[in-house]
Amino acid sequence: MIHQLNDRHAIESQLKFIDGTTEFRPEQIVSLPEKVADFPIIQIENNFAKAAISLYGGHILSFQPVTESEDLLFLSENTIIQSGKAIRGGIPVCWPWFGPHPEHSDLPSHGFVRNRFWSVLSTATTPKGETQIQLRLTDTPETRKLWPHAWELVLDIIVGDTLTVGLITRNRGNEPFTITQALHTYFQVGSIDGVRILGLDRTEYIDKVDSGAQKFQAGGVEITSEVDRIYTNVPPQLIIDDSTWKRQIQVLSKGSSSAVVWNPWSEKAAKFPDLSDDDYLKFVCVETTNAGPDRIQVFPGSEHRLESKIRN
Ligand SMILES: O=P(O)(O)OC[C@H]1O[C@H](O)[C@H](O)[C@@H](O)[C@@H]1O
Repeated sequence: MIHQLNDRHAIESQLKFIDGTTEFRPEQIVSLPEKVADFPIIQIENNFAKAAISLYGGHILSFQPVTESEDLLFLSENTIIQSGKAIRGGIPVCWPWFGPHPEHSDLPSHGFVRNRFWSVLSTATTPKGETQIQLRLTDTPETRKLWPHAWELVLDIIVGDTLTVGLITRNRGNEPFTITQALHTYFQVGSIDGVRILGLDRTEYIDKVDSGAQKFQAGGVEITSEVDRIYTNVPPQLIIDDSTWKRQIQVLSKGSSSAVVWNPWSEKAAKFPDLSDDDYLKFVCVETTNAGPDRIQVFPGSEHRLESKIRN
C-alpha cells in the first residue's frame, strides 16, 4: 500500500508516504484491522516547514515551521494508535457532531471520522513551493447506520509557513442535513501556566465544567484548572500567547463563529490512558468549531468549508 501511495502521490524531496507501523513511533501502534497491512503517514518537508499527516483519521500529527525549534502541535507520547480509537493530539477531525451525540449517548463522541482511513485525492506543489494535500472520505453502508446521510468530506491541507486546514462538507443526498464539527487542535506550549489565549475578551461562553452555565469572558483566558468551554460569536483571529517559549501562535478561522478551549487538568488527564500524568501542562486545545448554537445546515448539492490557519 505504501509503495502504491508513493508511486501515485509522492513529490520528490518534498512529500513521501511512510509506514507508521515501522517508521513512525511504531511502539504506539496497538492493532490494525486485518485487511490493512500498514498505517500510512504522509511526511512533508519543504522550504517552509515539516509536517506529518496520518491517513487514519485524516489526522495532522505534526507541524513545525523551519523558524521554530518546537512543533506547534502537541502529540501525546502515550497515544494509542489502534483501530476504532482516536489519536490523542495533533488535529483530530470531529464530524458530523461535536461532543456527545445530541440524542444517542451510545454513539461515539465527536462523530465517526477520527477512526476511519481517509483516501488521498491529490498532492501538489503550489506556485510558492508549499505542499498541498487533499484527503477524502465518503459515506458507506456502515456510516449510514450511524448517520443516515450521503456526503463527501475533503480535508484540504496546505503546508507552508502557515498550516491551512480546510474541512469541506458536501451534501450528496436529497435532503438538507445539519452538522456540528471541530478541527480539534492540540497546541504544544512550554508550560500551561505561561499561556494566555487572546481574542476572546468580552465574548460569551458555555462552561461545560459548570453544567453548561452561560458566562462572560473578561480579559485573556488563563488556565489554572480544568477548562472546557464553547465560546460563541468569536472573532476570526485568536492568539495563543506562550510566555515560557516566548512565542505567539495565531489561529485564523473561517466558516465558524465558535471556538472551544479545552484542557483536562491533572485529575482528568490521569484518567486518560493515552495521556501521561503531566501532559496537561504541555498543551491547550483551541478548536475551530461549529459547536453549541453554531450549527451548519448543508443543502443537497451544496458545501460548507470550515477553515483554520495556524502560524507563529
Ligand atoms: O477525549 P475526546 O473524545 O478526544 O474529547 C476531548 C475533549 O474534546 C472537546 O474539547 C470537548 O469539549 C471535551 O469535552 C472533550 O473532553
